[in-house]
Amino acid sequence: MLPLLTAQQIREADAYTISNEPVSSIDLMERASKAFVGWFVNHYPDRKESIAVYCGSGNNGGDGLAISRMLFEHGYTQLDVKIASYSNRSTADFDTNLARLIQLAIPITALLPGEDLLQENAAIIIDALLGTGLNKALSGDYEKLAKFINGLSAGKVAVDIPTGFFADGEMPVDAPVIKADVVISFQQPKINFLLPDSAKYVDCWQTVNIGLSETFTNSLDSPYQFLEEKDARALIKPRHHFSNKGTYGHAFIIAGEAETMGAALLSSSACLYAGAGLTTACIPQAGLFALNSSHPEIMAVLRQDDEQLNIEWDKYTAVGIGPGLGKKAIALQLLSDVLERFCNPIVADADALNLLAENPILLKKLPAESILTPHMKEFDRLFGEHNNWWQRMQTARVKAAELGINIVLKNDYTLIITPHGKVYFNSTSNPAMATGGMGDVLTGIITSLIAQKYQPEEACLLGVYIHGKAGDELALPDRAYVVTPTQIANRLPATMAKLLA
Ligand SMILES: NC(=O)C1=CN([C@@H]2O[C@H](COP(=O)(O)OP(=O)(O)OC[C@H]3O[C@@H](n4cnc5c(N)ncnc54)[C@H](OP(=O)(O)O)[C@@H]3O)[C@@H](O)[C@H]2O)[C@H](O)CC1
Ligand SMILES: [K+]
Repeated sequence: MLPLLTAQQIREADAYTISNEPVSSIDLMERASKAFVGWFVNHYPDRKESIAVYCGSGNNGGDGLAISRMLFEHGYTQLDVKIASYSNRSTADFDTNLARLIQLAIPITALLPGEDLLQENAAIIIDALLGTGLNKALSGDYEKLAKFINGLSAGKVAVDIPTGFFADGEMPVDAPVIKADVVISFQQPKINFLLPDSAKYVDCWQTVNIGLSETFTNSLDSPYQFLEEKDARALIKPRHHFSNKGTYGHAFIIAGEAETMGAALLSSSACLYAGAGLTTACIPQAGLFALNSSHPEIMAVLRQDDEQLNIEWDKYTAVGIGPGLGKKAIALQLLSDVLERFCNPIVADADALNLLAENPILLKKLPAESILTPHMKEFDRLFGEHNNWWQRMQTARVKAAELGINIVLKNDYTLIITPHGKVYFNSTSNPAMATGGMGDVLTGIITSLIAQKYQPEEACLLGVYIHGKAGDELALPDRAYVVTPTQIANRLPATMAKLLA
């Protein structure tokens, strides 16, 4: 896992790397700036491109000065450096890079407090004003400058973090932030890049490695971790000869009403394709033909609305409940039965979550390590409204620990929150997957993995990863505009096999 650090921890990592590598801070800045320029020259190769570099007087600004010098040395001829001289303080590394820059024939203009901002005609703006040293929302001259830059049609590339954007913690609503087309961030994404509140400020981000000490960053045991391919490869279990359907468990998917059989088919088929040895779907009588004609491999337990079901719970190694289930009495009865009679962790999604929200007493009956898979609205119905995602994430951590459960909070970078305080951000999935039914598929996958004896946390991590990875494999090569949940489910065997290759 890639540990995700707060701004404070990044400063600590800087200091540790400087003293232990060792490397001087000016050389670490040189390394960071060089990494940025390495990306920049590949994406903006035209040396005649007009570029304005806006620099603060801290180390983010120091980066900007070093970047300007390096671009000049790479043959960029239309450079223009603007220094926001709004503070009488500057860092030593900023001063060193300013002394180096003034040796070169690059125009340098000081932006003075209260001064009107001149016309800016550059095609590209490099934002090196403020970085992770931001300690409050922009105001005064900086706010004016940010709004001026946002009003320009130029392309905008932010150094490390868009000026005015908080690396972590609650973003003040409507904080003035320079909206970057791309952010080149040092070492790893900032935590807030991965939460939806960043969407209006950060179109896309890339990271460049600057060699911060991994010994140190790992030693921080950050609660926030980025789930990547190598982690999924470490989790997935190879299949061996002489294994049989019994080896891979028996999953029970309780889903669907007559008019929402699609959710039952999507969740149970995903369970099948993710490798459960046996899959049984608990569906309304009316859905049997649809099930048999689409997936003869999936067995059925049929529900009649007015009939008490006698389910042999011991037959099953995993239960997933909720997709398309509705909230009628029979659904609540089934949920109560599961909580009474099934001792292993369950997966609760969709209508099961809504029923839990309406009957919170049932939350305490969830078997340990059970998994809730809410999207934002389902989460807030369960645990209350939130003003922003940072707050929502902290509530999820508290509730997961309090209830001893895992919470899969679905989003672009789906969050997996464990009862032990960890928050894993998933690195796969893409906007082509924004289609109804994706949650049903995810429920089926996670239930399937639990049936196959993955630990609940592992099932969440691997399940969320392969769900998004299948979507990436389907969408990205041909830049498909949309991929469907059915395509995702069908893709799973190949996606999982590739992780073992
Ligand atoms: N390991 C790394 O990632 C490296 C990152 N580098 C770069 O360093 C910056 C962080 O630099 P830092 O000097 O800590 O801070 P900034 O440049 O972001 O900010 C400078 C000072 O600005 C003041 N400040 C803070 N908030 C505001 C605000 N809202 N309005 C005005 N001014 C503000 C604050 O000073 P005070 O005196 O006001 O407290 C900041 O200190 C990082 O982003 C990278 O770009 C290194 O180059 C290499 C390693
Ligand atoms: K910046």
